Amino acid sequence: MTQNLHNTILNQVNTGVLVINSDMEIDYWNRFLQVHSGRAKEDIVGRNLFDVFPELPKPSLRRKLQGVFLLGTPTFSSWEQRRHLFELPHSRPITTDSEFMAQNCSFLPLKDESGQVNQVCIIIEDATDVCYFQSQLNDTMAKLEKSSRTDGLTQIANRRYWEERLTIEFARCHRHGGELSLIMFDLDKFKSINDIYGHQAGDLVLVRTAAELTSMLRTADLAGRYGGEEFGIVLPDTDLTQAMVVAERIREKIETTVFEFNDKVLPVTISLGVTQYDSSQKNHEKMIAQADAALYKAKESGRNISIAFELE
Ligand SMILES: Nc1nc2c(ncn2[C@@H]2O[C@H](COP(=O)(O)OP(=O)(O)OP(=O)(O)O)[C@@H](O)[C@H]2O)c(=O)[nH]1
Repeated sequence: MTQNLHNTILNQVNTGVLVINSDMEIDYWNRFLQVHSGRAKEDIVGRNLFDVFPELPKPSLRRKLQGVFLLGTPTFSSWEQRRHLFELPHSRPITTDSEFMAQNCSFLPLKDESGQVNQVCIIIEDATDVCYFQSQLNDTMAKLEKSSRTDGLTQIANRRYWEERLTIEFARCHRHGGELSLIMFDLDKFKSINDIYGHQAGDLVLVRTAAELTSMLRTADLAGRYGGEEFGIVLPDTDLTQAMVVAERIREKIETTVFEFNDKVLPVTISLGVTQYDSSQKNHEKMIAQADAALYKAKESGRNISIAFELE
């Protein structure tokens, strides 16, 4: 009666139940496992666990099981440590990144009357849903994190994130020394582009400029949209001479790029101000102010030019 009751329950639960003996032979295999593996208990019971499941991580699992036999204490393997132990297909209709069921496995010692552990019960819980939702959540968090750093129009760093990075680079130079340069640039007569060709044309120029810029920089450099039509570039490990070379390269690239909108070629140039880190600067804002002052000079000098900041 009791045995029947146990069997009924074990075959009804929505969990895999498998019992092995100290020779690693399978003594019990419940209905959940039959359904999910497509293998009847007649084909499984009496066979060695590692022969039936060659995919199991033999050395580590053997050690785990031997520990349960010897110490008589339960142990656990979660899907977060190892996504699955047994290659059992899952029944989730939505595709996940694995064809196998994610699992939480518990290893429970089964003792005889003398208190000797002669079997271990392995309980396999299907954690595919939790695992799936967790990975969805991680993806969403990563997207949110990226969008909080990105300018919606140009898809480069937004001002907050860009300035944060400049602050970090500035602090690094302050502490450890080294080179750091900053380029600030602004589109020339951008108001006229908006006024003559429309706001959409203006937006296209901003997007294209950001894309050209990104393609020209090293991975360590960081371009960001500082304001409406003003951009900044942080150049770590770069002195003023090198930064001026970069600035001129960008200026020439924008000057020679054909910006087309509704079959019309838009006149696009930029003016740039460049400065480098020196220990007399109090903070990163001083660097921005210096690069801005040089940019202002570039505008005054007729635009489409790069100017390096000089102390008066
Ligand atoms: N299309 C578009 N225009 C913008 C955006 N942000 C700022 N602007 C425009 O950029 C223009 C900036 O104009 P000004 O500051 O007068 O400068 P400018 O015409 O570029 O002249 P200079 O800088 O002196 O060469 C303004 O007309 C703003 O409306 C944007 O996201 N999209």
